[in-house]
Amino acid sequence: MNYITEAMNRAKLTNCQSDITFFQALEEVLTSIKPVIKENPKYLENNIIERIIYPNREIRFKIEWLDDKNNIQVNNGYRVQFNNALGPYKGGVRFHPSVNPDILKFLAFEQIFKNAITGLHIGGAKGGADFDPKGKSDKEIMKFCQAFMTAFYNSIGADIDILGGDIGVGEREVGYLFGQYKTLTNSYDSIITSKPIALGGSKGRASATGYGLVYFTQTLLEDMGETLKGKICTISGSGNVAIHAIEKLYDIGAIPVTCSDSKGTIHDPNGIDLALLKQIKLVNRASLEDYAEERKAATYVKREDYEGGSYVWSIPCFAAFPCATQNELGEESAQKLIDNEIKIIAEGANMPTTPQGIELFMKNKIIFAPAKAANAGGVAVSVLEMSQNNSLNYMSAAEVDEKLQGIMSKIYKDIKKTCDKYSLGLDLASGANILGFKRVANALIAQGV
Ligand SMILES: NC(=O)C1=CN([C@@H]2O[C@H](COP(=O)(O)OP(=O)(O)OC[C@H]3O[C@@H](n4cnc5c(N)ncnc54)[C@H](O)[C@@H]3O)[C@@H](O)[C@H]2O)C=CC1
Ligand SMILES: O=C(O)CCC(=O)C(=O)O
Repeated sequence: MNYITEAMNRAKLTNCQSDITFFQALEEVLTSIKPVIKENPKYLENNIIERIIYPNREIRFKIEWLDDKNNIQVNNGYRVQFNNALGPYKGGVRFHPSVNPDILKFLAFEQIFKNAITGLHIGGAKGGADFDPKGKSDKEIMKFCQAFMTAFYNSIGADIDILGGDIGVGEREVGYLFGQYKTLTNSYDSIITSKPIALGGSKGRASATGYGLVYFTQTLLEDMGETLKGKICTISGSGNVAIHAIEKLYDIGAIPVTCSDSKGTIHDPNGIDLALLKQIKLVNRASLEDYAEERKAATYVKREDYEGGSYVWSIPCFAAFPCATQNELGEESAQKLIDNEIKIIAEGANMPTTPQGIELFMKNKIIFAPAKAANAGGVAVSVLEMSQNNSLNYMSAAEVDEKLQGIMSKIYKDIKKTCDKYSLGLDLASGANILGFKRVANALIAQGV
């Protein structure tokens, strides 16, 4: 079947040749949907592949803002509104110096299928800026967020495109972004989620991605007669997703022993001190080096002092949760995890495992829970936030948590059913891609051309 090669070649001609990360995401999805295409000629007749691989709109804008010394700073801002067949565009905003059109196109593309897998009516988008929040004062963060929104607010709306959080964008930034939208439009429309509770945010949104990741993993393991209880778990990252995954792992009796940031890794063999981690990352906004100074039992390994991937993946464990960033777990790290007899990988970050890493896990029959399913709890609770904002009917934390558990369990069941239908065994990544693809493709056919 050469439609994949043809579609990839056309995409490469039309998109930018340097869209390496986007093509990686594209190839993974197109390869895994082969059985559906074979079974349903309507998808090729309706030219679904081509209609799905080009973003509807890519917006690029300039952000000018004043730093604390009154110097004028300039950053690039982007929003990729990729596909809105299933509902209004929905996806996070990332502030990180590595942000560029390729990274956002990959994230927006993944978001289409992730959002479809939740069964909720939302399309896929992602945005961000090449702004580095590190070392910026609170006032500078506020000014940058205000300038970002000012440059771009007329492209979004509560029924058009709803923003959310991602790397470098948490409650603080979302609050400033929302505040500026309100000032500019005189409306309280739900144009962004992950808002502080004081501004109509949902209880349980901050913890939803990390908690959802653990719920999904537990459901999957229980189906196989296994459990995370009492098991050593390794986690990368130390942001929103990582911290809440660690919190929920403790709740269910697992032992999370690592975390990391862009400078290095902590291994705390008796279990991560969560209160200390929260203090360092959420309050002080400091480096993990401070953790090692406080906890003498922990080992700290600087990134530059470790060769061969991240030190996190050299620690023996039952389950590994990559929760930092894309392509953080490559072939070498995957081999180390396999040599240490890992049982399951569950992706908290978006596309953290490289294609070579995934291939090794598959070959060695390691259970692999793909990001599109495993981290979908965040965006699902964002939809609960939108629904609470629109109905003015707010849920308790317990109600949100119950709904989140139900959503994660349904996602697993739907993927498992898809795997069974297409004889995919435990290839949950392909099952997830097929499930998401079919929902989007059917909506595209239903809406006409
Ligand atoms: N916040 C959310 O609700 C969701 C986030 N995600 C994904 O989860 C991942 C983490 O996002 P958040 O926790 O929200 O962001 P965050 O900004 O709260 O934390 C990011 C963490 O990753 C670390 N990090 C960044 N680059 C790194 C690198 N090159 N090496 C090692 N560590 C690095 C940072 O030090 C930080 O600890 C991202 O891939 C994001 O796209 C996925 C679904 C929802
Ligand atoms: O809640 C949102 O819209 C952001 C979620 C997100 O960006 C993601 O799922 O990667």
